[in-house]
Amino acid sequence: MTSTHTEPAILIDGVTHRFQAMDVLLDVSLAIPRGAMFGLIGHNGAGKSTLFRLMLGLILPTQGSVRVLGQTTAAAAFRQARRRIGYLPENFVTYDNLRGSEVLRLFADLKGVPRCSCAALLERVGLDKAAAARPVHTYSKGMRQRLGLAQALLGEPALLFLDEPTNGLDPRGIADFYAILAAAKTSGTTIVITSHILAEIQERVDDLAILQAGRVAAHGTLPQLRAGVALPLRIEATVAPERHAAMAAALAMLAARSEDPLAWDEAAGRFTVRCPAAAKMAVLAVLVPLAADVVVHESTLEQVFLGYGAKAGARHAERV
Ligand SMILES: Nc1ncnc2c1ncn2[C@@H]1O[C@H](COP(=O)(O)OP(=O)(O)OP(=O)(O)O)[C@@H](O)[C@H]1O
Repeated sequence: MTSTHTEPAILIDGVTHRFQAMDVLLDVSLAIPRGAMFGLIGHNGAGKSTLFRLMLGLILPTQGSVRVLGQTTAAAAFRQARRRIGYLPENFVTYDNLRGSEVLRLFADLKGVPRCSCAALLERVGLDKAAAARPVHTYSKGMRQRLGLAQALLGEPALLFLDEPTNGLDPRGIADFYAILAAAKTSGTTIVITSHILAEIQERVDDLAILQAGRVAAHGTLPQLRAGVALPLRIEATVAPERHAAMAAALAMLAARSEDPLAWDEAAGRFTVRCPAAAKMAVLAVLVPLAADVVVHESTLEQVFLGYGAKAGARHAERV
């Protein structure tokens, strides 16, 4: 059954997936809005690739439903919707003896996309004419990934799935990769990406889901995920020597009247304060008048991810 264009790009409802009596995904529900860059993160074996395969319609859920671009993946007609989807698998394997340009033309034929779009696409991913004319077995890891991205972008897909696409790329390659994705997003493409390099995706995705042992442990924007684990903030203030005593006294006074736990230390003219996020403004009000500089360090996605892991561990310990 198809539906209106107001439906999210992807709607996963109560999905459980079982491989040989093992529940690999358990009651997963997610909505991914059209035009979003969505990050799916989780430990090894959490079920990310399985969820990708379900969203691509390559496998069907044991229970629940997956709707993509307004259509259930279980419908025969989903084969048509697949033409509007690009996919870069975790390990992009192709015919190494063919030239880059030949590989892309082959994928264009398979996808029913005109071959004439290939040259511009190779340029767009940073493979120039000389590179495109070389056999793929002479390519670096970065060039292979660029070719993989080019095949995923064939036909200007409405939806792009990228499974750990920047593994093994150097910083320049990673920046180029995300610049191409940002351009695709600007033209309306919905992007779903997995990565173990959390620092890399934390500034780039709109929304995230954390998968843990097949379940959605958390889902939302990075600030929403941060709120769910309540990690302390770290605030650093550079303070001139003649103001050290005043700063220490002001912090002691704040700690005495605050209900929030507040800890600080001082070394080489720098005060480091640790406090709950809710106390941020009260701490800044004390630091700013006395400091030469103040830097607020929000918890990183990696710390948030590990925080949810610790929460799950604590729940598990409570049950046993
Ligand atoms: N075809 C299959 N048959 C049996 N078990 C499978 C199959 N595919 C995946 N699994 C199992 O499902 C679980 C989830 O695997 P999946 O590849 O989805 O995890 P992942 O989150 O993508 O892991 P990684 O980060 O290591 O790529 C693992 O325990 C895996 O062994």
